[in-house]
Amino acid sequence: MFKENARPPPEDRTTAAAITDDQRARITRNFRAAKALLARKRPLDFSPPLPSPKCSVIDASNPRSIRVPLSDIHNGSVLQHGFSTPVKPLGICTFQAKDATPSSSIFDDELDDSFLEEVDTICEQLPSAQKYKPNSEEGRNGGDLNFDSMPKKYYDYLQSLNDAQREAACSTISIPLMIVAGPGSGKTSTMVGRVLTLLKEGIGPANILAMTFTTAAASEMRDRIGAVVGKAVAKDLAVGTFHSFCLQLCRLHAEKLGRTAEFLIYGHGHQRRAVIEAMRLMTNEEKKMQELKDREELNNDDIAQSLKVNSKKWLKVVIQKRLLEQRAIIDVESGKYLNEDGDPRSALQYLLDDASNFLYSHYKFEDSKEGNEDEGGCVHILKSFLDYISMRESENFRSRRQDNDNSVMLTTIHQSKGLEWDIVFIIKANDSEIPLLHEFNGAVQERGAHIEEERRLFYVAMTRARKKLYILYNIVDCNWKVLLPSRFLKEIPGHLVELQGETQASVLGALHDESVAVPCDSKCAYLPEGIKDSSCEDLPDNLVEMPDSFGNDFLKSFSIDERLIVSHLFHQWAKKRAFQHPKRLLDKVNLVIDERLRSKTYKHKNTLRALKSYLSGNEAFYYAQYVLRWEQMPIERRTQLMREKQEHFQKQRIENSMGSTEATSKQVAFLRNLGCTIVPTSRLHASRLIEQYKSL
Ligand SMILES: Nc1ncnc2c1ncn2[C@@H]1O[C@H](COP(=O)(O)OP(=O)(O)OP(=O)(O)O)[C@@H](O)[C@H]1O
Repeated sequence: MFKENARPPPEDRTTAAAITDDQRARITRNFRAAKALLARKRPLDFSPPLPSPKCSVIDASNPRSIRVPLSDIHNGSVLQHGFSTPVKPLGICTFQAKDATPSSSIFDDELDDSFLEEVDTICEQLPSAQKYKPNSEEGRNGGDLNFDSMPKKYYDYLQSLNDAQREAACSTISIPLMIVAGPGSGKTSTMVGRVLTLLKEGIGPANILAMTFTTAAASEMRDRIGAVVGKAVAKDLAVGTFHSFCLQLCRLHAEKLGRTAEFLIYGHGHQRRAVIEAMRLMTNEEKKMQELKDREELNNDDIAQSLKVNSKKWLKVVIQKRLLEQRAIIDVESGKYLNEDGDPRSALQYLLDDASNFLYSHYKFEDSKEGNEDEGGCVHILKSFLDYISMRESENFRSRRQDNDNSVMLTTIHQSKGLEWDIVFIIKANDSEIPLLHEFNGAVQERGAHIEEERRLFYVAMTRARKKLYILYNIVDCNWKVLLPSRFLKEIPGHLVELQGETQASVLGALHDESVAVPCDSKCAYLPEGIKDSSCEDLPDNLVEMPDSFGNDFLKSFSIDERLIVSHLFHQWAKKRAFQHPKRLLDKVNLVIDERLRSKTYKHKNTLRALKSYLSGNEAFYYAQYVLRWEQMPIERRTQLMREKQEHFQKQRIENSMGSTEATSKQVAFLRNLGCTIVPTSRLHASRLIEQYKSL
């Protein structure tokens, strides 16, 4: 832990308690400066007396060589000495203000106004990153750094950040920073700026570590840094995932873990498979031993010895398999994973085929005897073969990468973290998918923290798009069960949304309308097959608030596919102000039908002809009235109605299925315990009886 973060010793707490509210407010306001001052005043037990920046020269030979504040670089006082990578451990503050007293400790001081004045003075002296603007001279002359193209690009990069980002990126490097910001808000850009600042302040690339959650995000960050400082420097940076960094650390200190650096890490699946594999091998071996023993060729000691010897062999086999699994071997022609099933034979066969192809195309056997002996014989052939394979594989890799450049990326939200694309499609943004709700004992679980996490995830997905974001949701599933859009969609500010899927919206509305508005005897007729069964029971009162049943009678005249076209046409125009009266809406629909019938390309002319013949009837009028009412309803209310309806149907489906299955033995036993003598006819009956008896 850095010294700055260390807890104050107990005796210091009395001083802290004496801080007045006003002082506390000033410290909070000037927190960073106060912290730096505290750090400077605190005795550094492992640090030598520190030089003042005025006389500081970076001395690469001195392992405690100092870091130089950005302000000095701008003044040019350091540039003339060139840059070297300080190897001083992080966390030691080497910056000295002219009025700081290195020998004194803060614990010696009273926390009085003089301290706070000192803090205020430092605050005024600190280069404000917000005001920071590179001057053109620096931009041109900054080439004293090892990275020739860095300064100009560095300044340009800083210019591209906003004030808050720039402040974070350029703030004094001896002060640790924690930046809290939402997805897509520019954290990586800030971190890139920070890394650039560190590089510019003389920290060597190999001494900078940047960690991300995914490999893709790490490579994105390296690319962004590389674009400013060049690929060579970016390559030396330690940018990687938390996992890879920790693994490297473990390998580096493997002996402390009692391992060699080549140790493997088995995930849960691999552990299981390895144990199963080892058990299988052991059983086989035991069987063999038993057979030998039956023939009295072996005694128990022999068996034990043999098992011991073989166990090493099994271990090797299991590990080899694991290694093979780790490196996917792909048949370039068929694209098939050769080691998918963990069987090394197909991969070996593939390599053998490769070898024979190579020998056939590069060496003639009759010539090879003489020629190759001169050039080193087999060794030469082997070397050429390896060169050939490696060249071919790099070409394959390059071409695959090129293919990927021009292809659509299919990925999960989790995998997309830290990445961006110009255009993003979020598919199936339906409630129950996001937030992903799990059913437990038939009830959907919704936990606050879980929903929050899902909301964050959805936000992550949305912020992957640089230019355009399309969010798609399904309105029905393959069983025609109505699906609701994700509840998070309505949280998107209206002015940012452009609704393109009016078909879907209106169809959803129509499906909903049809199921809620019709009288009990006829309502099932309008519902898609999957919903029909469960929808003939009584609907809850609040679902019957759309009283116009004639709308559904009107749609009844069409097939299910045709209904989508008809309802879309009505809903589309019902949204427009000019057609807010049923009569006007019908006229407009009539007009549109005529236009479409005249069009050579329109596909559904038969449906429109049928629709036209119905338009003059009362049912069409009521349907228009009904659609207008639906469109006028607030979206929240519509969503709520749809949700309630779906829950209702879900409940009914469960009840239907419970009604047609026998009561479980557990239910029967439970009822007996409650003193019930009635024999339940179904699970549903049993559960109702249990409720009744429990309430007695
Ligand atoms: N100051 C800025 N002005 C304009 N665009 C910016 C600014 N900062 C960042 N961006 C752009 O916003 C997008 C997201 O930035 P960045 O990747 O840094 O965010 P992030 O918070 O790291 O995202 P996440 O962690 O969710 O992947 C990028 O396209 C980046 O170029």
